Amino acid sequence: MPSFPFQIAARDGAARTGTLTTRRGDIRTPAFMPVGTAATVKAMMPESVAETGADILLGNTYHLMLRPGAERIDRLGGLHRFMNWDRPILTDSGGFQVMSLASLRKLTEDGVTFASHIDGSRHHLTPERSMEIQRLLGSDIVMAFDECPALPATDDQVAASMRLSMRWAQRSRDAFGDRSGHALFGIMQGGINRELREESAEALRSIGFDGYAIGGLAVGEGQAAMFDVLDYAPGLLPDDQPRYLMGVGKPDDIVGAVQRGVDMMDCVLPSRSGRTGQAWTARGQVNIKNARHADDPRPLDESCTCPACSRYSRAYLHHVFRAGEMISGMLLTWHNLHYYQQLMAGLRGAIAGARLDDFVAVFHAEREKGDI
Ligand SMILES: O=c1[nH]cnc2cc3nc(NCCN4CCOCC4)[nH]c3cc12
Ligand SMILES: [Zn+2]
Repeated sequence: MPSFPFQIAARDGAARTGTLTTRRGDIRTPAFMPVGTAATVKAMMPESVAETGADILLGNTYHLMLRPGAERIDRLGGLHRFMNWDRPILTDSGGFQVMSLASLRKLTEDGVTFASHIDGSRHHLTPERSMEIQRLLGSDIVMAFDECPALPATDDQVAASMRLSMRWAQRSRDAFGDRSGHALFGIMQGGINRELREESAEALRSIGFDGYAIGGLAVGEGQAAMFDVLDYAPGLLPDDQPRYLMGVGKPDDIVGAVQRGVDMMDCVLPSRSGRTGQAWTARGQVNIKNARHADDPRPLDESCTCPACSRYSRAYLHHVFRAGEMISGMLLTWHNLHYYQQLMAGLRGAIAGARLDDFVAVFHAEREKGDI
């Protein structure tokens, strides 16, 4: 019996919709995971995150190990209790954030040493320590410790990095042990090189995981190159297990990834852009700080039922952003997360109804209409 039964209910082309069952609740797929970096989805109460329809959220090992510390969270009852979120949590393994946030980094076969971006303190992260941190946090889905090569990178550099990540995947598997009720996902690497992606998938399958992530993308390669990889990479992974595309993305990235067989995604975009006044709607992006909204009594999105759209005008949202009021980020983050979850629900329904092509056609046609 797998740690986490994954039941695929329907398929439409390469796309699938189903349910990933965990001891903390079911995850409807395709699923979008809001990012709760420092034990909070910024500007949101956890109850509000749940109200947007999120079944699972993501926590960052890198940030939580630095502050408040994994042992401290463990002493306080684990991350779910600490942040008042009783549904599933997936934690990433820290390597990606070390390379993108920390300084004075040193990468060896054993792991990475780095200086904290918060206070400069020195830290050492290995597959074994990452597994221990994620266990202390109590996360339901643990990510293997990997290395995501920065672009631009030669094929040789990508190959060497991928093979290191595969050795780390084995060490992650060995250190994770047999923790029933908790899942360990492996992470495929290999850049945009098909042979390397095939080698990575083969290595991960022989180690054996509860789910498989596609890493090494959304690192600046662009949507076309990402879709080229997604045209074949999901199919290299076990068909009956979840496929998680890391760090993606804009709404049209998500639609294209789901069409190509991805089941789970995460991205800071809806929350981060919500705090800067960028709203995502069915008709595209609206920058609420633009002067044209100053006297507009209409809701941000007439078709949206979120609190921002059902209780406030564009003029109000414009005002509170211009005034730098806290409610501005709260309302637009709520709207964006609500919109993302509505998009996921629409995709799930379209796949279940064998009408994904129509859904995607309407999705793109709406965005062409403009006039938002
Ligand atoms: O190979 C990976 N391994 C482990 N974690 C990852 C996280 C990742 N996150 C992105 N992209 C995030 C792109 N964001 C888009 C929005 O603005 C911030 C960056 N790509 C990623 C790749 C990996
Ligand atoms: Zn809304």
